[in-house]
Amino acid sequence: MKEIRFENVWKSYGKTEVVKGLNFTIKEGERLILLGPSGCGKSTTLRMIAGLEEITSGELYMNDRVVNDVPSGKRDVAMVFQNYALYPHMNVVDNITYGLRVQKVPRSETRNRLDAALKMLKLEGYENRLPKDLSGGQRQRVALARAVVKKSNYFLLDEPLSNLDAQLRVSARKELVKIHELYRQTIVYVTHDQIEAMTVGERIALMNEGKLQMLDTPENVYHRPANIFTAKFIGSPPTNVVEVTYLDGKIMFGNQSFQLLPMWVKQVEQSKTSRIAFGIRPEHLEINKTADKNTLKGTVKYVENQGNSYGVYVDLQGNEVIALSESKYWPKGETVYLKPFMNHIHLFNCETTNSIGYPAELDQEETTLERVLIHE
Ligand SMILES: Nc1ncnc2c1ncn2[C@@H]1O[C@H](COP(=O)(O)OP(=O)(O)OP(=O)(O)O)[C@@H](O)[C@H]1O
Repeated sequence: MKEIRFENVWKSYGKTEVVKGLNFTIKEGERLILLGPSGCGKSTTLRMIAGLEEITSGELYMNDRVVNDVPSGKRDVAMVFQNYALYPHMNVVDNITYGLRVQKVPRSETRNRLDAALKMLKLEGYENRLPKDLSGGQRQRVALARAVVKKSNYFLLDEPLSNLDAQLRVSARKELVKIHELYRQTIVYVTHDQIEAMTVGERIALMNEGKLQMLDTPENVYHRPANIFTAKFIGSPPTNVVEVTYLDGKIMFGNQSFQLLPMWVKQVEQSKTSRIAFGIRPEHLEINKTADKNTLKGTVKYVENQGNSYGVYVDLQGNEVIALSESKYWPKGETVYLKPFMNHIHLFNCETTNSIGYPAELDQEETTLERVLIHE
C-alpha cells in the first residue's frame, strides 16, 4: 500500500521538541493537507516523509515498511518547494526533464511525459526560456511539471503556491487537483492557508505545537471541530468561544441565559462535563436591534469590513463576540440582541478543550436536508 503511517514519531533539534508523538495514516492516493500556524512543525513533518530530516524516535512507514533509514532518493517521492529551486542555466524543457535523464528514462517516454506536463500546466510556447525570463507563476508551474513527470507514488508539496498572486493561486489549485485526479499519487501538501486547505484537501491534518489536533474532511474540520484550537483556527473571523455555565438545560452568560434544544441537553448531560465552553461561528450568530425569544443582550464595540459582510464586535457580559451582518450601521455603544442558530452551536469541555461531541440528531437533519436539496 502506498500509504504513509506515523507511529509515535518525534523530532527534536537539540533539546527543542518540534514534532511530538505523531500517530496517523495518510491513505494511498489521497490529497492530505498538513495545515497549522507558523512554526507548528508542518514542514518538518513533510521533510521527514521526504527523507530530508532524520526522525528522532518512532517509526515512519511508507509502502508498509519502516523508512526511517531509507535515503530520500529511494523513497519514490517527488517534491515541490516554496522556492522551487530551478536550475538557472537550463531552459524549461531541460529543467523539467533533467531528473528523467538522470534516471535514464527512454527518450520517447520522456517526450510523452514532457508534452503532457507542458500541456497540463499551460507551458507550451515557453519550452526554450530560461527561468530568469519567466514570471513567478510560470516558474512555479515549471517546478510542478518537473515533479509531475517523475510519476512518483508520493507527491510532496511545501507551500507550492505561496509565490503566486491571488488569481494564479486559484487556477493553480485547480490544475493541481486535475493532475491528481489523473495520476492519484499520495499527495501531502503543506500550507498555512485555510482556503487552500479547504479547496485542495480531501482530508486535513491540523497541527499545533508539534501535535496533531484533528484529522478529517474539510467539512468536518469546519463544522465539527474536535477541540477549541480547531474551532478557532479554521474560519475567518474565528469561532467565538466563551466559557459559560450550564444549568438545567440552559447556557448562562453571566445573568443572561438561553435554552438549549433537547438533543444538546442530552449531549451535555451524557458528557458529564462540569466546565463548558460555548462556541458559535460569527455567521451563525444573528444580530438584531430588538429582543426576541432566546436572545442575548450585548453592546456594539466596533464594526469591521469583511468584504462580503461586516463583522460586528459585541461586548457580551465582558466577553467579545463577533457576529456577521450585511449592514454596517451598528453604532458603537448601541444595545443589540444576539441569537445563536441552535443547530450550529459547539460545546467544549473547558478542562480538556475537546468537543463534548455532536448529537446524532444533527446528522439525521443534515441527511434530510441533503435529500431535500437533491430533490429540488
Ligand atoms: N534546523 C533546525 N534547527 C532548529 N530548529 C528548527 C530547525 N528547523 C526547524 N526548526 C524549528 O522547528 C519548528 C517547526 O518548524 P517547521 O518549519 O516545521 O514549521 P512550519 O509549521 O512549517 O512553519 P512555517 O509555516 O512558518 O514554515 C520551528 O519552531 C522552527 O524554528
